[in-house]
Amino acid sequence: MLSGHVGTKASLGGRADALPFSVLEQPLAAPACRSYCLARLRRVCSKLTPCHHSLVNKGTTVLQSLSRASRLLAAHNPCRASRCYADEQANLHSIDARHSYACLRKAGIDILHDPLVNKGTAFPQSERERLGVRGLLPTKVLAPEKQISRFMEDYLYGKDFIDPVHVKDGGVTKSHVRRWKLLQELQDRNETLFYRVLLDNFVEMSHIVYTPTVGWACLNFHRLYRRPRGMYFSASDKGEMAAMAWNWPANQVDAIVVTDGSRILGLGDLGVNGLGIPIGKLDLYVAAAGFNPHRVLPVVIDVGTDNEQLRNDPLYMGLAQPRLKGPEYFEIVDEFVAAVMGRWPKCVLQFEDFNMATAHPLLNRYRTHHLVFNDDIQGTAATAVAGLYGALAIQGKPVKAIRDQRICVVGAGSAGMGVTRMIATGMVKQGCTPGEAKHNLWVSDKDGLVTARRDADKMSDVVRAFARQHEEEPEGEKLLDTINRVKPTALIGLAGAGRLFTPEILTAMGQHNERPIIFPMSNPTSMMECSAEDAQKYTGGRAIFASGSPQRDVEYDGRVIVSGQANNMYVFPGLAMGAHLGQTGIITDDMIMAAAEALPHLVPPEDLKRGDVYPRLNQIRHISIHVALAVMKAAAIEGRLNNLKAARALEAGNHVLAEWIDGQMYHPKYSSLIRLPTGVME
Ligand SMILES: NC(=O)C1=CN([C@@H]2O[C@H](COP(=O)(O)OP(=O)(O)OC[C@H]3O[C@@H](n4cnc5c(N)ncnc54)[C@H](O)[C@@H]3O)[C@@H](O)[C@H]2O)C=CC1
Ligand SMILES: CC(=O)C(=O)O
Ligand SMILES: [Mg+2]
Repeated sequence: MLSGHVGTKASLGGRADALPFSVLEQPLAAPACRSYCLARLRRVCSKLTPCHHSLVNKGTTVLQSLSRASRLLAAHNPCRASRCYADEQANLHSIDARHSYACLRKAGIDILHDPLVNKGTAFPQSERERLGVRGLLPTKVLAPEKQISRFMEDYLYGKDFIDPVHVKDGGVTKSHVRRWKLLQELQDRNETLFYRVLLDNFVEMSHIVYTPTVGWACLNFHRLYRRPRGMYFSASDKGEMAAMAWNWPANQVDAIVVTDGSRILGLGDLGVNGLGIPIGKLDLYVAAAGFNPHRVLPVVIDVGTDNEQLRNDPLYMGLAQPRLKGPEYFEIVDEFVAAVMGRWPKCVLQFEDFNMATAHPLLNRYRTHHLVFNDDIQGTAATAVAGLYGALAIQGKPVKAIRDQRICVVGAGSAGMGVTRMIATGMVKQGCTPGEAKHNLWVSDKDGLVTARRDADKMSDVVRAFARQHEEEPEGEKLLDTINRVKPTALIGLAGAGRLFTPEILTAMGQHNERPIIFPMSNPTSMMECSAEDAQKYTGGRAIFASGSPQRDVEYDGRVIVSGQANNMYVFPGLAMGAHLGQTGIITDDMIMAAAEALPHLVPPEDLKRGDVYPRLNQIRHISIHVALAVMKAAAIEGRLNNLKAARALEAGNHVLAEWIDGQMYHPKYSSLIRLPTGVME
């Protein structure tokens, strides 16, 4: 017991007046550690029910209240007590990736069929002996490097890596499809090797496991389905979800990505086929941010689908009913969240590809209580803002020049409005008033420019906040007219409706700006607002360009102009890692803004000269560490850095924290396998 720090009312979020920190177990003097104390106290207090608050208010000591709260929480969270039982039941392995060993209860052929521990032909003789796989594999032991080159030979199949394809080609070629299947098969048999090749070839393979190819995989998921991966929680599981969560074989889950399949990339409602997206996102969690593949869980919530073609397809594997809406829908999602947070209270929950009717309401429902974020709203926003800062740097302008930009955002859905809000926040941070920030932003949707004169039932509150107010601004104005009238410096596309940035629009952007900023961010390639080639062609090679799906660099007038990739993959892996390692309790706007502000620092001057607004993707681990670090620092300032080890590392300096983060990451290499005899506890 110990330190004498006393928290202020403000620092405790006004929840508990001047609580003595002596209730915490350790004397912690340094600011980061103090932030840790504050964070813990706040976190525990946030779990108290109104009845507990009244106990605190009535003068019951905080210590008593906290311990009572923790006993109550423990009663609701039986994970720890049941852990050994579950291990026994599931015949599981636990893997210590950092110390490179794994404990197994299985043996023989079961090991070869378990992709989490299988090494295939790389099992050394000693392990073949002790794990009972001798004779089940060809005699020769292959070194991992040999396994990789064998796989890559097949993967490349006599060709070089494929270029990002042109938007006119529709985005996905037969080569993409073949490679997607090869990678899937590898993941299903040997995850270590899968992540090793993915990390080593991240730039090329992210086109395959992620956009654009993952879009094709989702469209065809019901035909491609072979093996179980992830979990399905459906409307018919109502009342059972807490128990179902225990069917997942891992006792520790650090990250869940969940979709309800209602808006998959720009491909619309794909129902349970949407599970391909959480799978692809989590592949990036592991490769890009070092999440442990044994502790990530892709999920689809099946509440039906409004995609009639899919519903009527005999191969469709979800509930063949129209989507649930309203209170019934929210009850299902509430139950799912309670189920997974009940079993894994420390996990980060990422909402992905929910349609605009539910994305914002769901985020607002959980964001103040749980470690959740919506990637399309928040990850995309941070990515777009980082790209704008990069574009300003290319023009030799400082960050504060954001407040002078005039920006058109096309698409007023979850992504478009997330981006609009965060740009406004960035402008305000750089000295604008909120009114001035709104004045610099024009939002259009499928009905044209959004103004205050639009019918109230045709826009949500989030959109209304950015509706144009001036009488002379025509409601529903066409994009080209808006561009010629307001002469925006930047044009951002998040409509998922294909080539809205026509040659006329691109030409106008080129006429109004020396360096027009053009970000067609919709996915997959077939839904992008324009190609890199067209952006450069119609602006005379002056566009600062970045797109949601990859595009090849453009040769124009003897120069090579980089085509950046404005995709939230720059943000969500590092953001989730920072929140998970810091155990920040919730994910705040300041943490997301910190991620956005961190990225431009990683673009070297020579890349800015080539027109690149983002860091190089072959540095993805470094990028994610940098983002995670920024997120944890922002969390510490807000008193939310709950992990003492992280707080201490931060206290010692940025480089120590960066090294510590790196040390927590999973590195895809084979671990020694230890078979636990019956009766031995892990
Ligand atoms: N690059 C990235 O990191 C990200 C890209 N996206 C992409 O953004 C797109 C939209 O995503 P959400 O906002 O979640 O979808 P959403 O369904 O919530 O919103 C779509 C918006 O686009 C508007 N729209 C549709 N047709 C239009 C047209 N012809 N002209 C102008 N506006 C039109 C709709 O009115 C709506 O406001 C998708 O293609 C998605 O893949 C989303 C998240 C991240
Ligand atoms: C990248 C992404 O999250 C999307 O297109 O929805
Ligand atoms: Mg998405």
